Amino acid sequence: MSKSKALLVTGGAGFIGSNYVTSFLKKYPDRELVNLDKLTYAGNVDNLSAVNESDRYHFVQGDVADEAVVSKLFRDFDIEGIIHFAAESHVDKSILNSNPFILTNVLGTGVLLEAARKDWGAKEVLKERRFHHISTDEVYGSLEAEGKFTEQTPYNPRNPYSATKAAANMLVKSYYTTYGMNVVLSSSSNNYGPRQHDEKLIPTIIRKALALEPIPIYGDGMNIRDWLYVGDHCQAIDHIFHHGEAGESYNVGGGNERTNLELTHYICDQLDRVKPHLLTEKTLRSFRELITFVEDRPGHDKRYAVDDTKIRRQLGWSPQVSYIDGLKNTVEWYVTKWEEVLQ
Ligand SMILES: Cc1cn([C@H]2C[C@H](O)[C@@H](COP(=O)(O)OP(=O)(O)O[C@H]3O[C@H](CO)[C@@H](O)[C@H](O)[C@H]3O)O2)c(=O)[nH]c1=O
Repeated sequence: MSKSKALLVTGGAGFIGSNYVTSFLKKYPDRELVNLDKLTYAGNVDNLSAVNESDRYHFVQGDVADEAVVSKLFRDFDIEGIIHFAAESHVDKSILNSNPFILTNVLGTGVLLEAARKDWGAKEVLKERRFHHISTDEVYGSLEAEGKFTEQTPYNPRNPYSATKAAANMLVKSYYTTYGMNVVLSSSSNNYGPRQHDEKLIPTIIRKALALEPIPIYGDGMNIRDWLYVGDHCQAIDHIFHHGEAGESYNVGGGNERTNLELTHYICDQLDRVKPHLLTEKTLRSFRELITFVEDRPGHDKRYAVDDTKIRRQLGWSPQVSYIDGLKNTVEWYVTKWEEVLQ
């Protein structure tokens, strides 16, 4: 029996991965997808409820750094391309222990590249089949008030997480220069939207506010992030995977730079409108009163901002979801999730 041709997605049970898997299977009704995910604390098969039953979707639980698991995948499927999302992604966790980050983000990327090189090399399709590495704007380091990172900005990662992502990027690029593998890389700014893990800033704000607990803001809250709606990021990935130039990197930004405090105020104000009766329980006038400044993250990057002219000009992508609509959807999604938990 001939093997199914399938796109391999790693880390497809995570936040960005699950949003991509769902959109891919909807957009391409004739294509199959295999999702390799270890199901760490950050992955959840419920994130894939829209596709779990599809016969074009194949789930494999396993570690991207496990050579046996990865080479079996190449034996079981005819892998037509790879989008590599799987990563340990939380900066605070990497500061406490970098080992899982080195294993998954660096070794895992290396294992995947090697397996693809061998399989695609033997089939003489190394220059045709695509390897897309999903990376982050954090590889470029930290900005002060002015300027933006371009694709030419030298890497200057400043925490263990971003150091492992920069290392993985270099490894991916080396497979292009050494073997001519058809790689592309993308570096996006901070994502937000449904299904993000609770550990990240926006889910933390909403979860803490709804529980009427202190909302922890690191340092003075003046660090700046650029917020990109996850659905827009998935569309960018689809453009880059299918139409990006081999060996190239693409920055993907949201064009929504906010200080952490501005963002927190905005979400609190939305919750004031959506959940006013909760405030009376603690005789609060606004969820803003729960904001609590806590000890800063060590080496906290001040500001990230990417210049994404290249993807806009070359591939015609631009974000479609406004900050207002994106945050409205996101707040509604978390409020519904919270209400289900309480039931
Ligand atoms: C969890 C948490 C975070 N923060 C601050 C730290 C940051 O300045 C900002 C956002 O924090 P996080 O949600 O952890 O995200 P950040 O460190 O920017 O990194 C995210 O964005 C990156 C892309 O820029 C991704 O590569 C990372 O995987 C992703 O985690 O909020 C707080 O003030 N309080 C909190 O409780």
